[in-house]
Amino acid sequence: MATTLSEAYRNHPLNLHHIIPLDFSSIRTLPDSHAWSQSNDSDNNFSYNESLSIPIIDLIDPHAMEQIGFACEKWGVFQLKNHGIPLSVIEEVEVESKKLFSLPAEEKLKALRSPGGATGYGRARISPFFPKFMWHEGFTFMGSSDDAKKIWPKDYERFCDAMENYQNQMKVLSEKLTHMILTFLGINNSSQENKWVGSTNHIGAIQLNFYPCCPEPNRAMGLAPHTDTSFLTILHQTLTNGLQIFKDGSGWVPINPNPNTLVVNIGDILHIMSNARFHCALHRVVVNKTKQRYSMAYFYGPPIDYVISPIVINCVVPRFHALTVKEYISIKAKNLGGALSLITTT
Ligand SMILES: C=C1C[C@]23C[C@@]1(O)CC[C@H]2[C@@]12CCC[C@@](C)(C(=O)O1)[C@H]2[C@@H]3C(=O)O
Ligand SMILES: O=C(O)CCC(=O)C(=O)O
Ligand SMILES: [Fe+2]
Repeated sequence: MATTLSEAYRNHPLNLHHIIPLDFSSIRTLPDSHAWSQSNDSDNNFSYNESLSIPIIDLIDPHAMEQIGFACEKWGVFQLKNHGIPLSVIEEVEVESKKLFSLPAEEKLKALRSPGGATGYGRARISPFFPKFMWHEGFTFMGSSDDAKKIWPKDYERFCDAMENYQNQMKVLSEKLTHMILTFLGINNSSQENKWVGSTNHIGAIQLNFYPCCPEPNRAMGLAPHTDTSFLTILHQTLTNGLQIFKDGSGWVPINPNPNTLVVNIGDILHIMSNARFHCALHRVVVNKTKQRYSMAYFYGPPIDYVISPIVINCVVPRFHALTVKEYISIKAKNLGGALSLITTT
């Protein structure tokens, strides 16, 4: 890959040396540094209603493409079954992730992400936009064994093999979904918008997330509200609830784990390319008093020098200015949720 994600982050260093408390498991009362002023308790009284359930789509259904397209328009997120990822690949990455996060803090900090870097252990990139810390630890993997070697100099292979297998499987699934989505949007497989799909010149990153048990979950935040920057994100979550997406008029809607089902959500890049026809779902994670939670996200998208522009036909007015992935990452690094409105044409 000639141009990498690290290159895009280099100009937006992030001070990571604030993972407080360093050992979540020993904390009995919520430290002020992690106490969010607004309790998320009141948002949690969501009452189930059929029209507010996130669609579950069967990838081998002959109508899967239309169902995916409609889910992207209405929700920006869907659950996927019969996705073809072997259970053993998912289980391995879960085992290795649990092994990583259960290490003492000083071991994990050996792989602390550097301020301008893209991979390694640390807090979420969105952290500086919020006044309080999140009840969360993360680890980003992008194909290299360097970070794992810092933690396990002689014994890194099992971890890296699990990540690589997961990444390879997720890439294939992402390509399949991308072809379906672009076809739904009326783009043919050989057109310019499709060139990066299936090539080695793409961005593919794994983010391992860990949400320890929290003494006061209603005053804490696992992962603050955000949209993903990706074209699409595929997420495996363990069996603890916590993920929620924001739906106008309804508030925070849970996406509770379903066995053998992955969560797919639309990121900013596809939102722009679809000329805002597809929703990019604002989502967050709430934490739990007695259950730990893990999730493994795969972010997929075009390379950083790719020009993102709305795909419009006939006289439809593009709602966003064209810009490279790198330029968008740079705008988002400074403005987070305000990034999309800064590139609108009106
Ligand atoms: C490819 C990526 C997407 C991500 C930034 C990253 O380089 C790796 C971490 C990803 C993550 C995970 C938690 C939420 C998020 C907004 C963040 O702070 O780090 C996403 C980033 C993103 O979508 O921009
Ligand atoms: O943990 C989750 O369920 C969501 C994680 C997430 O939103 C992310 O990694 O971007
Ligand atoms: Fe996310």
